[in-house]
Amino acid sequence: MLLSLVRRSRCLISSIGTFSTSSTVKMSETISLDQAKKLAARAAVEEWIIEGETKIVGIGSGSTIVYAVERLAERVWKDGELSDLICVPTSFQARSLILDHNLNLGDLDRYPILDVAIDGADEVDSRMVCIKGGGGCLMQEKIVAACAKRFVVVADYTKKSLRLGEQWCKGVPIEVAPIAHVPIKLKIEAMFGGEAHLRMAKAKAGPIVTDNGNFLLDWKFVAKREYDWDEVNHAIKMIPGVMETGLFVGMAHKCYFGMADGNVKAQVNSK
Ligand SMILES: O=C(CO)[C@H](O)[C@H](O)COP(=O)(O)O
Repeated sequence: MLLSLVRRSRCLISSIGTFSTSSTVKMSETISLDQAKKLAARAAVEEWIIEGETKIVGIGSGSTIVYAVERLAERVWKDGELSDLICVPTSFQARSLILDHNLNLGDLDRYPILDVAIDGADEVDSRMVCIKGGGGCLMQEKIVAACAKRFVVVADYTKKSLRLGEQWCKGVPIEVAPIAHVPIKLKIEAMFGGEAHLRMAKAKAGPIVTDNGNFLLDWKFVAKREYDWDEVNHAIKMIPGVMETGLFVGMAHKCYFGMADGNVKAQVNSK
């Protein structure tokens, strides 16, 4: 009941920009969201990073993955485990996290096959299709995930949905070549409806530039429409100038959700 109220208010709050009486909900949400992220991240590290077995791990981007890296560092520096573990980053942020925690930094040139990649998500639906790229790192995240034997997602309870768009109202991020952002926007809107907006920077004039020197479109799809996400993902990728989409279809093997009640709920893709 409370969870669905929080869910509904999140979309309402973001769609009505001036609606600010939600501060009570937001304050209590922030505290428990951080705890929920931490629970999920630590659960994934315990299950997937095995002393003497796991050699190479992909490190995702965002706020939840910070807790996973902290736990990895604890295991290396306090528990004396995993001294040979190689961490492959998915972004500038992930690279900095690895270095700041004195973990072994790797790359795909030397380590093209990873045991597991752990990453956050913006939304995960009942079939474990994920929207990623809220933090703008989707391209490297997808490359690293695709190089891993297992892709594991860590998230708080607000990311868990039955259908995409139920929770995450900012659309599907799409990384594009700067010269093509207008034609790509128009093509996506004509093919699948909705609206695609160029993501603007907050502390810089003009658009956000990704770690790869590209722009981002946030495609606000029609939430009520039934999409075949695999088909949508493939069709958008075929538009010249599209580098990558934030749709991760059939990639996640297991998702850990830190829940509001302090439990961790896991969702597994049996395929
Ligand atoms: O895809 C991502 C960045 O591009 C992040 O993994 C995603 O936005 C989730 O972030 P957070 O853990 O902060 O909720």
